[in-house]
Amino acid sequence: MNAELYLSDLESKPEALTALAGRLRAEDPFAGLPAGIDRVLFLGMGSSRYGAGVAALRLRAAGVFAHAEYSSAAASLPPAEGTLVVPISATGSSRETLDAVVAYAGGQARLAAFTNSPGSPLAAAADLVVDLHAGEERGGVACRTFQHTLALLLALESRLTGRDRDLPALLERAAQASADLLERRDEWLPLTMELLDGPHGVYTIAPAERLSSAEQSALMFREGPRRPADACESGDWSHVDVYLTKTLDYRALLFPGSRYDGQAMDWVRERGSTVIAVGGEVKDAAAAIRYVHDDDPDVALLTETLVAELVAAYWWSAQ
Ligand SMILES: O=P(O)(O)OC[C@H]1O[C@](O)(CO)[C@@H](O)[C@@H]1O
Repeated sequence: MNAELYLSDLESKPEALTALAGRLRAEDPFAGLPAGIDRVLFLGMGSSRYGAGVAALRLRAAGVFAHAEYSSAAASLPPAEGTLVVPISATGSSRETLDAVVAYAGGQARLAAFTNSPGSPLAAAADLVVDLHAGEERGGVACRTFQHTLALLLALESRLTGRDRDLPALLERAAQASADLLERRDEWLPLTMELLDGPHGVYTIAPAERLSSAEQSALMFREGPRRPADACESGDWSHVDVYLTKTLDYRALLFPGSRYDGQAMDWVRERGSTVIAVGGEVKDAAAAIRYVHDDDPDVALLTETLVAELVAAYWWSAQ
């Protein structure tokens, strides 16, 4: 893994996402999907599972049975007709995900693999391969593949729910939002790095609908600069992370949008913790990082991890 190459992977996010938008205008990655799907099982590890958790929640809210499982679970839904199994693996070679698909390959369920490596063993085991088209991540850290996984999960959602939306236009707005954060980083990054640089690690908080943002952000702080970091859901925060604020110098990135943000911020105020809001103004936050189109929750879902990814990249390269 390499910090400088990771930073250049981040810098190419807008270009790669714009190119994906163009592809989705020209071709339907799910053209080969069979009809009659009535339940969806996502499988993945690390960042490849984070996006799946959000995708499954969104599908359930639209009335489609969907679940995201750790590939490493000993067993999950039994194979059955009408089940679409979606293993997600950027490399297409994570041992746990390859093992998990064995229970489904060649059976009644259909397998649609999301991967950035169409020549991988995972792709070979699938009925349908959905190429992430994220390009090579030369830094060795999943970042563009995370963003493209979310984009293609939104495409799958449109396909399964029949929701008529202009997904390429959404991806273009997310590319603009990413470019805006990158271009204006001198305005927000130094203060953010300073405020998050505490003795007890970094915490990340997001609503259930965007929990992947908190999870991926915490992973980036661990994987690059190897700092202690953990993610928490915004409502759950008052039942979980609140216990850290009394004894630790608690410093967090908050991705706002939960109806329980205010409840958490009451504790933050009382305990003198440090919270930085990303993509919106939050009362008593130490700072707010804004970017174009940040009022659209789907743009936020696709974009907001870039804040943590850039902090992680600069901390890492300073080591
Ligand atoms: O998507 P893959 O290739 O299965 O990798 C799963 C996870 O493992 C990692 O490669 C780290 O080991 C992460 O980047 C990723 O989140």
